[in-house]
Amino acid sequence: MRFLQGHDAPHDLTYDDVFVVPQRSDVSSRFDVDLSTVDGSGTTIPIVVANMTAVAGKRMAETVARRGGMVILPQDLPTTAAEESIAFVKSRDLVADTPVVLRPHDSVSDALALLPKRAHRAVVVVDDAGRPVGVVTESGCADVDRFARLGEVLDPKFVGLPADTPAREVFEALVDSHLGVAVLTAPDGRLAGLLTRTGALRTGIYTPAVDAEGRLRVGAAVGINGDVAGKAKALVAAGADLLVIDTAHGHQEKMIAAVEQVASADLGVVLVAGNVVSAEGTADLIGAGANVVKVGVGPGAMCTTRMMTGVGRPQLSAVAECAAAARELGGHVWADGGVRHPRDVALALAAGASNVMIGSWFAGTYESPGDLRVDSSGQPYKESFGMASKRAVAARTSSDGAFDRARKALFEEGISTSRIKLDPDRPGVEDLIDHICSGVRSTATYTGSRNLEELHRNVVLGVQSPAGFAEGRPLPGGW
Ligand SMILES: NC(=O)C1=CN([C@@H]2O[C@H](COP(=O)(O)OP(=O)(O)OC[C@H]3O[C@@H](n4cnc5c(N)ncnc54)[C@H](OP(=O)(O)O)[C@@H]3O)[C@@H](O)[C@H]2O)C=CC1
Ligand SMILES: Nc1nc2c(ncn2[C@@H]2O[C@H](COP(=O)(O)O)[C@@H](O)[C@H]2O)c(=O)[nH]1
Ligand SMILES: [K+]
Repeated sequence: MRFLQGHDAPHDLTYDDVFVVPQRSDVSSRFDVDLSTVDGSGTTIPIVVANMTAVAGKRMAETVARRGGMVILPQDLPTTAAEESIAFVKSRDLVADTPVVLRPHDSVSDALALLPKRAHRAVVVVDDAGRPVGVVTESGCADVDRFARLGEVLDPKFVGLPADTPAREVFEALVDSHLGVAVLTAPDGRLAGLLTRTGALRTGIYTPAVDAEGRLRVGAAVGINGDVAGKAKALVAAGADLLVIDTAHGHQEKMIAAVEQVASADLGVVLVAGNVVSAEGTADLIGAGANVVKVGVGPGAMCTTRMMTGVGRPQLSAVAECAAAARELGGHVWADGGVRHPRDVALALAAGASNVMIGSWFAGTYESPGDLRVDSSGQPYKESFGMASKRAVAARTSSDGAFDRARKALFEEGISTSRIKLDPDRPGVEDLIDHICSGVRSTATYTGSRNLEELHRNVVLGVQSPAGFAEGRPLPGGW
């Protein structure tokens, strides 16, 4: 990445401050762009989901890994819960989505409670032997009593196909039948999974992020307090493919010691550590044994650090400086926080990040762990909160004594409640992934880049005024 002549800013920059200059390109299709990363994380698209309790659960992990990204399970998850989540992700199919399953004697209200948990928004009703007997959708529940049994409301005319049916055939069968989901079955007739039309389409576009045994990948975070190496070992033993050692101020002695301990345990997984925003911080963490350094202090949507402390750094400059330092040492960086548009992901990659971490944006999806709520205007939303908020600190310190809990609650650097709306056009995390990847693929072709390394090398940036940024915004309502 370089700046247009005369565009070197005298101050640090963030994503909104810059634009990408288009260049002569010989990349003729956006599908010719390879979005896989070279940082050892195994992602085939450069998207990592932040280790935030309101964002990163097992449904998110399964869904994102199937499209080639990776979820980092939060450090506040008890080790046994993390082990269960990892086992769940590892047992998921690489193509079919996990169905929501109920029995004929379950009620309509049971189905309505579970429908928003998955973007496919269907419940499969199975018999005693686990064979599908019908599908229930929201429209099927519209005018019926909530206590009615699913056996009475299910639609028995569903598209049922063997689990090994090629995705294109599944797509065509759904188009022919005008139905949204195909029910996939194992050779013994038992339910094996679900595939939507877009799911079938995505199967041909994305490559799942898988481990050496061909199972979906998932990462896990640890903090810097307590037995860090012990927890790291337990998570890797449970199957975590990557570890993130995460704290607000990553450039501190306790962090460096934690990274050294985990690195010396030689667990055989990529080690990510952060957060920092300087070349010195990056070099110290790589020196301690980190393979990847997580960059970003204060850009996060739930984060109040800059307002509380004045500490932080505009994210584009932070990523560019840390990425340059990491490259000199054979390491990598992840850009963490502040991503609100596909362009932000493209710019972080241009600045040299090997993956981009997204939290709050993905909180507003069916796959995030919280319950779907509807506000007074009928808008669906999910609740999110920061990991340094009073709410998160209270949960993290619940086993401490009252005095210690009160002491820790004094330091609050995050929002405790925020409503993240579901985008009506992109309510599922895969819709957002499609949106981001299409933007990044397009940035690559505009700059003549076939992969992320070329994107980083080729991008020429200019610095723009707030009016320049505003000009780029669409105006769906006119002006
Ligand atoms: N990227 C960002 O901008 C930020 C991210 N976060 C996220 O919040 C979560 C919780 O992180 P964290 O608050 O570090 O909690 P941790 O539980 O990881 O503990 C942090 C440890 O570092 C010590 N510490 C010293 N100085 C600081 C400081 N300025 N800020 C925070 N801790 C400090 C704390 O001691 P003591 O409590 O005694 O001071 C404590 O022992 C993480 O997921 C982190 O990524 C939080 C803030 C900023
Ligand atoms: N200062 C704080 N930073 C936080 C908190 N919770 C999370 N984070 C950071 O934000 C990113 C995600 O950014 P987003 O814009 O995509 O939401 C996350 O990875 C953390 O680094 C917090 O309470 N305070
Ligand atoms: K912020």
